[in-house]
Amino acid sequence: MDSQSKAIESAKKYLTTAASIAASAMLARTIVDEYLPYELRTIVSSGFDKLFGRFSSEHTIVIQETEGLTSNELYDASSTYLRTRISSNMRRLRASKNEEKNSITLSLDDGEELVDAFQGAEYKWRLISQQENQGGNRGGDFSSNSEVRWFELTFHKKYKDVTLDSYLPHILEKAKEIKAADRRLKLYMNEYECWSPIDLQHPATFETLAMEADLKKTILEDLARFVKRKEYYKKIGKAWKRGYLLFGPPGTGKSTLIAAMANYLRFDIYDLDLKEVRMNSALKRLLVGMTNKSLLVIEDIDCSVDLKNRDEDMENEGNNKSHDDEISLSGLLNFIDGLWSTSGEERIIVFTTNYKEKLDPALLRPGRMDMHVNMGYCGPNSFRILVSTYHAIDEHPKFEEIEGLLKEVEATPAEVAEQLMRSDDVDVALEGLIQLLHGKRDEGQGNKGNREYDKDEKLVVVENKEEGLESSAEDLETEKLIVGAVNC
Ligand SMILES: Nc1ncnc2c1ncn2[C@@H]1O[C@H](COP(=O)(O)OP(=O)(O)OP(=O)(O)O)[C@@H](O)[C@H]1O
Ligand SMILES: [Mg+2]
Repeated sequence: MDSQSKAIESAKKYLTTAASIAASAMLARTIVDEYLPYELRTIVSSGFDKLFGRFSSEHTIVIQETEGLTSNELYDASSTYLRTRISSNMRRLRASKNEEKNSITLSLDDGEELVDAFQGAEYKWRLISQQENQGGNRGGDFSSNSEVRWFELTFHKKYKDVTLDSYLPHILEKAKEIKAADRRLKLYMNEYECWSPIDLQHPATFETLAMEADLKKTILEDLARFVKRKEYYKKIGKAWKRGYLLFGPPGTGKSTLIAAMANYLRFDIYDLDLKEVRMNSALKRLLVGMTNKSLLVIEDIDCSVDLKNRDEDMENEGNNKSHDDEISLSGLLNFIDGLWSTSGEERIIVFTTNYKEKLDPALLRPGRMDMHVNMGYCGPNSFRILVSTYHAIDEHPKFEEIEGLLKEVEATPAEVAEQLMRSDDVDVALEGLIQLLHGKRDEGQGNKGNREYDKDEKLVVVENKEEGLESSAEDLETEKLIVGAVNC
């Protein structure tokens, strides 16, 4: 026998011995698992693990629910993450539901194994729990049993680095995303200087929002880009915020768009009523009290407070003390710029108005609001979205007539939606809508002025020049005009 064959022979022998040790270990573990009582089982099991662990090519990481008195973030994240990895071939699961959620949550049950894969590695997860006696058994009265829980994560030794450097951080990141998506959104409203929250249950989504497709796409892309730009805002040293000015007649969907934005981004809404806030100092407290990932909304900015006149008053009266702390437009915008650049991340501010022309030009200056969105009357595209939402149809013999009328007549999406909701019978609803549009036409509302579907009214979105670039007089010229629906 040459030396190579000898080496192979001895390696085989070693492997056979190792395999039989492993087999014995498995057999022994099965006996332990099946026949020993629970308390004894865990003690004996841990002995086996110590004895045979050295022969194993696997590593096990123990992730305890608590470390001392503090909860373990990694345990919490693993538990959240594993809920999304439950597979149909698992035999035992836990099911739960709490008031906050609409659906049932499935999770791993004690002892059940879950297999996950990541970057070519296989991970075996097991949840283990054990009753622990606390406070001793003095007289039996004061002892209490509490449950300790931990995950055991087992993987091949060669994936140790991948696990620590990538897999566990991946779990922390994923859990954060899952929680954000699961969280109930809040709508905060201010009473004087305090925010009080209620659940935000507005069902609006971009899908059901009646708006011309290009404009919708532009807004969606802008939002998606904004949330990805943490590093960019850090680099340029600016507050991570974005401003939208929504303008258009009542019932064109300004508030609906705000709700759709919040639902899309999973941001809370802070609906600021400026009439409740008289002083800059109070406003500052409110703005500081906002959480990250939120939308600050100031509706009807043109009439909520006479901001412009107050600015002028202050200038005229010099340093008049009584006006010093009163809210002004410049105060509002400066606070937002200043405070949010030092505290807070991912903030969106939305102003709405029915009358853009009444606004202080300071607010319309480039750099103040990043996007000006013209919420127009209902055109054929918006009508199609509404009818598909309310009656789940995308064709009907009456569409042609309605679309023709919508090109002539000013009807808001709210008016159209109201007609569509009047009957479950689509024929009846569409007939009602035709009557409404005929009525409007006969009343002489033929000429559409302010609407996104008018080729002459090209301004739909004004996207200001990218933040962070040198601001100069040139900025005024380089505003980018994005033309919305011109397909009618
Ligand atoms: N663009 C739209 N897409 C879908 N539904 C809309 C749209 N516009 C209006 N609606 C419907 O009309 C109702 C009123 O619209 P909304 O409150 O969003 O209008 P608004 O522009 O905020 O009006 P206001 O200027 O009076 O505040 C909404 O609840 C929604 O049902
Ligand atoms: Mg509104």
